[in-house]
Amino acid sequence: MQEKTYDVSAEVLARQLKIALHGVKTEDLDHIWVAYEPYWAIGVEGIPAEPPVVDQLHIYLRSVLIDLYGEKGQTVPLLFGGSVNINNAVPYAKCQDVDGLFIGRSAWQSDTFEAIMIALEEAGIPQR
Ligand SMILES: O=C[C@H](O)COP(=O)(O)O
Repeated sequence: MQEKTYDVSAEVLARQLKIALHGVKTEDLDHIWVAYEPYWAIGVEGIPAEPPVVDQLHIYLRSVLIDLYGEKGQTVPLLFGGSVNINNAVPYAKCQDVDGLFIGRSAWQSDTFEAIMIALEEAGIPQR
């Protein structure tokens, strides 16, 4: 929780992303997807992130990818996860640089997962 409290998530993210992609060449990027899940948002004790925070952090993640790989960094799918549910899935999915959702508990039951899929479809968010 300290990272969220002290607003250093962006710096931590950049460091983690650069370490995770160390050695990954531009020509390998077609095989890479990046999932971002703030640890404080994951699981039963997790606190769902506010969509504007997700929006800003994903824009930042995209900028790090572009710093690392130039325009090719635009093509890496960025997924968001951590307490995704029927109330926040659409706002998260509408964020500029959120290309998909990483769904945990809400995918454990078919009815809650289906409700999210329907909400995304009704919001006009393309599914693939
Ligand atoms: O695998 C899923 C993620 O770790 C998020 O899980 P959650 O949606 O239950 O918080």
